Amino acid sequence: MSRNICIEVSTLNKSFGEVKAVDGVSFDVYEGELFGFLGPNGAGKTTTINMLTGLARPDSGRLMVGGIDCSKSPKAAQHLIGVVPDESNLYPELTGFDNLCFCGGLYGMRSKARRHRAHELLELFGLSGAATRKFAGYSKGMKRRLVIAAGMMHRPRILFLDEPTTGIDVQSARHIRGMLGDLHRSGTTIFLTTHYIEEAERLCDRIAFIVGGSIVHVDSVHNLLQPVKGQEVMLLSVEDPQQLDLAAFAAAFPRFAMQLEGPRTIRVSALEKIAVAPLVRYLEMCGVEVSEARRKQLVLEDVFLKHTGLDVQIMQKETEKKRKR
Ligand SMILES: Nc1ncnc2c1ncn2[C@@H]1O[C@H](COP(=O)(O)OP(=O)(O)OP(=O)(O)O)[C@@H](O)[C@H]1O
Repeated sequence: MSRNICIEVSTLNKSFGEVKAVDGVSFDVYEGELFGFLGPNGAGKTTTINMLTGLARPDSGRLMVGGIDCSKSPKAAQHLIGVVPDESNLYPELTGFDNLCFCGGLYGMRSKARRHRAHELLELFGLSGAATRKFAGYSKGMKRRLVIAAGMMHRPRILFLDEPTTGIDVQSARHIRGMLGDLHRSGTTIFLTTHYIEEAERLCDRIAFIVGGSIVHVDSVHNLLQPVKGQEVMLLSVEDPQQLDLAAFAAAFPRFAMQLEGPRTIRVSALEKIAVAPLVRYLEMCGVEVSEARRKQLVLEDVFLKHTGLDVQIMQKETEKKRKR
């Protein structure tokens, strides 16, 4: 089945002085797709989104959005898209309702249509009760929900969201994810940057991994997960690792692969069910005490590590720290 391409990016480049923020990036996003853009801090995600949404100018490369060449007709392209930036772009002194109406006005919506849409979105985002309160007094999660609503005022065909769920309360994040799922099912094309790998796994059709300004891998979530499907992993925490002869341990269980994962953890992997008792017995016979045995479910996090060499937990902590500043 051939699918229509909605966003086309080819050999995109952008530098800031010596820093090559985006380095020859190419990818396509299909009509109606939820496309995830994943990478660590400083990978070039925001710079790419900024170029796609007309907030920054590429040094070179081609950008087509909804069949429109962004460098030739930036205004026409901007009418097709909604943008949810990583920082709030709304007015603190205006109420939630007035902020939405103001954004609708920027897209040329008439007063009645603006007001109707603003009420509809406030309801959808669970903010009706706060419609007449100033944006400045909203909680972080409420602010983020309103920023997303503002990006949707003119019912864009394509929605760009930069880290929409970072640094907010669990309930708001869940609300936003649910809303993105609904929007996706209704046919909107969504371009999402996130560092929450489970979020990407749950929501996205395809994912691009970007590191150091370059895309290192792009594929469907289904395909990305294939290599880890059916793989069993057991993590054994040991008390006295200096007693351990890993090569001898591996030789005793030739159908399993053994690896050290941290100073006190042995990772045992196999393409079959791993029985824990024989492993523990063997290690204890060698004088190595096992304090914990834990089955690990392999998920997209492991695939991300394989393609980028980056630990997801570290990446998430860094991003959350950055948001708090
Ligand atoms: N306006 C700017 N001036 C100078 N350097 C910039 C500017 N914007 C981005 N950079 C640099 O370009 C690189 C890519 O930054 P970008 O913000 O696109 O990354 P990111 O993947 O969005 O990171 P994060 O997850 O931290 O937001 C970084 O090295 C950053 O410091």
